[in-house]
Order: sequence, then C-alpha cells, then structure tokens
Amino acid sequence: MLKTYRRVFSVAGSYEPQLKIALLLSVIASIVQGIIFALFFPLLSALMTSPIQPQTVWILLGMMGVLVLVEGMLRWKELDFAWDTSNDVAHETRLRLGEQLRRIPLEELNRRRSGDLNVVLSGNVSEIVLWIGSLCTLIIQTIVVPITIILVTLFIDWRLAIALLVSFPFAIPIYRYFRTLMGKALRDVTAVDAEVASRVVEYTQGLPVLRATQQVGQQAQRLQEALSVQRSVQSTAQQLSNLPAIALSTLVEVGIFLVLALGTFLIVQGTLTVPTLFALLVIALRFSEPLAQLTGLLSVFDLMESGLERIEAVMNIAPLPVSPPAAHLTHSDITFEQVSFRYADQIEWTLQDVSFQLPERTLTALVGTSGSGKTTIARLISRYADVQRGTIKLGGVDVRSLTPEELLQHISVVFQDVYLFDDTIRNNIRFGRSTASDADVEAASRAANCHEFISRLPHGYETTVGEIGGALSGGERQRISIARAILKDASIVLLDEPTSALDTESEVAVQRALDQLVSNKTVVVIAHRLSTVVGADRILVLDQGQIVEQGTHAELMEKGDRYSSLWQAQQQSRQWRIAA
Ligand SMILES: Nc1ncnc2c1ncn2[C@@H]1O[C@H](COP(=O)(O)OP(=O)(O)OP(=O)(O)O)[C@@H](O)[C@H]1O
Repeated sequence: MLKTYRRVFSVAGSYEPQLKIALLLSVIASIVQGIIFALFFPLLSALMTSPIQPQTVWILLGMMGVLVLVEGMLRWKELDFAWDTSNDVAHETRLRLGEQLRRIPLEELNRRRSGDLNVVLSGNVSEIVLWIGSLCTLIIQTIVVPITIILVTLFIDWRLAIALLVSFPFAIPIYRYFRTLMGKALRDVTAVDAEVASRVVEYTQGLPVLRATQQVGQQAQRLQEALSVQRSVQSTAQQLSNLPAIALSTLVEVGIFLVLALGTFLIVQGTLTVPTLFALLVIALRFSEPLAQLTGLLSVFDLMESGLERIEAVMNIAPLPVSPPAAHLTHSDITFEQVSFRYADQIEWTLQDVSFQLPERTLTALVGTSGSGKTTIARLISRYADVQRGTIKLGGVDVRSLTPEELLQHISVVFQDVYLFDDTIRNNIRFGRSTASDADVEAASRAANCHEFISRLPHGYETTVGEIGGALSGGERQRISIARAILKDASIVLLDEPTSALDTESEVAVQRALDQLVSNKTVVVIAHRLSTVVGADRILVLDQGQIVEQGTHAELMEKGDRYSSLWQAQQQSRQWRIAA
C-alpha cells in the first residue's frame, strides 16, 4: 500500500506538497475522531453513576464539542484538495502524458495500440484523479481512527482495549488475502477493457476495407471474442469483490459478540460496570464500521493502482536520446552511411548496409518490390527509431544530435493515410504552422489546389471535418495534407505518392499540388508513378533491404538490370489496365 502512495505522489507531480498536506490533515482529523469516540467511555460512565457528576459530564461534553468542531474544520480543508487540486492534477498528468507521447520513439508508439493509449489518456487519468483526493484520505481514516480508539482505550482500561483488538488482527490477513485476489482480478479487468477498446478502434477503422473484402464477419468475431472474455473477467471480479465484504461483515459480527462476551464475563466477575460495557459496545460498532467500508475502498484502490501502473509504464518509456551538443540544421542534404536496421522484436534485418547521399534540393525516388524497405528508409530519416548500425545525417549532422523539435521542424511528411482532426478545415491546415494567418492558410490551399473545393463546403474553411464526415474524397484529403506541408515549408519532404486508388481527375489535381510542394526542396518519394520515376534526379532501387542499383532513369535503363525489368513490368501492367 505504501508503494501505491509513493506512486500517487509521483503522479501528483508539482501538486505533491498539497497532497501531502491533505493526507496529514486526514491523519490529524482521524486522530481527533478517534479521541472523540474514546471519550464515550468516561462520558457514559459519568452519566450512569449516581449521583451524576454534572461538572465532569459538562467538561467531557465540552471537550467532545470542541473536538467535533476541530475535526469538521480539518475535513473541510481536506475537501479543498479533493475538489480543486484533483482536477489540476488530472490536467497536469494529461499534459505530462501528452508531452511524453511527443518524445517517445514513433516505433514505440506504433507498437502500443491506440486503444491502449486511449485508456491511459482518458480512462485511467480520470479514474485515478477522481479518487486520488478522497480515497487516500478515506483509507487513512479507516486505519487511523481504530488505532487511536485502541490507544486511548488502553489508558482507560487495558482489558477493554484488548477486547477491541480481538477483531482487528483478523482483519489484516483477510485484508491481505482478498486484496491480492482482487488486485489481480481488477488488473485483468483493466487489461481486457484496453483490449476491447483496441478491437473496437480496429473494427470501426477497418470497416470499409472489411466490407469490401467481405471479412466483416471474421473481424466481428474477434471483437465478439474479446467482448466475451471481458464479460467473464468482469463477472469473476464482481464475484471476488463480494466475497471480502461478506467475510469482513461476518468478522465484524464475531468481533462484537466477543466484546459482548468478554464484557459480560467481567461484569459477572464484578470488575466491569454496565455503563462501561454499554460504551464499549457503542464504540465497537463504530470501530467495525470502517473495517466493513475497507472492502469497498480497496476495490477502488486496486483500480487506481492498476491505472497508476499504466500511466507509469507510458511515462517510463525512454525517449530517444539526443547526443550533446544539440545541433541545428542549416542544410538539407541526406546521407545514409552503412545503415543497418531491424524493427524491435524482429530477428531479420529490414535494411542492410544501406549507403547513399542525396544532395540538397534534389528529388530521389525509392522503388522496389513490396516489403523491400522503402517506407522504412523514409521513416528513419525522421528518426522513427534509432538504427542499430551506421549513421543517418541531415545537412551533415547525425540525426541523433537533433532534438525531436529541431528535426521535425525541417521535415514535412505526406503519406497516403491522411489523418484529419475533428476540427475546422482551416485549423487542420494550420497544423502545418500554428502561427500562420488566415491569408497564409488560403494561399497554401490555393497552391495545393484545394481552395476551390473548400470554398464549396457548407461553411468554407470553417466547416468542421466531423460535419462533413466521409464526404471528402481521398484526393481531397491528400490535397489538404499537401496544403499543410506547403504551409510548413520544411526543407525536406518525405512523400508516399498516391497510388492508382485515385481517379484520373483527382490524380492530376494531386500531382499539381505536389509539384508546388516539392519545388526547391530535398524530396524523397516512395514512387508509384512512372512520371515521377522518370523525372527524378536519382532513383534508388531496393531489394530485400539493400540498395541494388542507383542512378537516373536513363542510366538504369541503359544498364538493363533490376530497374529496367521493374520498369518493363510496370509498363506492361499499365497497358493491361488501359486495355482492360
Ligand atoms: N513496424 C514494423 N514492425 C516490424 N516490421 C515491420 C514494420 N514495418 C515494416 N516492417 C517490415 O519491414 C519490411 C520492409 O517494410 P517497408 O514497409 O519498409 O517496405 P516497403 O518497401 O515500403 O513496402 P510497400 O511497398 O509494400 O509499402 C517488411 O518485411 C515489413 O513487414
């Protein structure tokens, strides 16, 4: 449990002092509460002895009244944290997680499924913060109040203290046992929740493809399987969460019976008075209440702990290190020096001993069969992950000496999958450069050949992407992402060319937009289009992670080797397409 508290402190970040104060207040308030209950003994004894001693009664009542006031004030202070600070902690934690997501390697980000990250970013943070304030203090109360009652009772009558203690030690092993069981069950629940969230994201995003390939049923079955695992795990957790409640309430009843039995025995012996036993029973009931509460609290505590674990796991991912001194980019030539790379968890090398030098402001086309490593080269230029061997340099600087901000500021990426945020079209384009004026956004849109279709949308540039849903065609989305890149005006452009998925009209519009984007830039393009390949300053031909040929179209055609056969094959398929 102490470990959990330590974790809570680390999540609280800069609010740790406030949290510590709230916990301290809770400890003091609980001690005060314990003393109030313990004062029942002398009060009831004084009331039931005859003749009643009014002075003692009033003094005791006065003391209890003052203590009730003090406790009330302390509890209000505690609430301050629960209500105000916990929201701030949630906000700060989300910001820190967001910051961390920006720094962790893209490879790592890709490996964690989006549902998993969603759970951390939305679900877990709210769960934790919702409870962080009140729960820690409640648990303290549950533990500190009984301990104080026992200590004060010790001063009054040690035998009564032992009577109260009878039920308490049993609670500890029971507490431990069920906490372990429930902890595991709740961790399972969080894990299956994340799995289901991932499956739902996968299912909904993949639905168009699944429908087209008539595999909806198969994917739906995977989702249903995940849902049925979730149901069974949840029901096990539910059953387990009932068990400790029943066990503890039985224990509490047994404890009260023992107190009654011991008290009766002492009265019969003549060493205990009836009023004292009566006070003892009142306190025993009060004493057992928090124990019964403990089970409910513990299940929430476990939920919080598994949430904390997930947040910690994300926060502990090491960002890609930046070798000092951090450098600045002044040129945009790209060099690969004997680069070998394999993806995490892969045994085979994806790239082997790849070397090339791309001068500034030239266009290089990457060609090769599917899986030959074209996308990997493009990814590594923006430091998707670090290479295991060799060096990648931009403008003569090792990418490992560039901060992510510096690196990404100089690179624009236009890939086939265009992600549009649920925001206005204007803001979607402004992602390229947040300081751009409306006029800059429109100029970039004109250059990207998308001003016209944007103007025709219901609210022009102010139309939100959600409002028009899937009404934007693939070509239109592509042109919006090109407008973003034009606005960014980075000196290096990485481009995955649109394939034949676009119709001819869109293809021409996208091509014009691309022409605007790439002029005067260092461009690396994963080429699918014959015209790009022919016009490129240099062509790198890849096969199984190695560069097997490089040169211009004319040079490679003359050589009559790998590239020329690829070219012939493409030409034939093109003719076949036109003829079909
Ligand atoms: N994130 C990843 N994790 C593990 N392996 C990967 C990952 N991405 C790609 N690979 C593997 O690396 C190899 C090269 O993939 P890459 O995507 O670079 O090829 P490509 O030439 O761009 O192919 P395509 O033209 O089909 O897009 C392939 O065998 C692929 O399965």
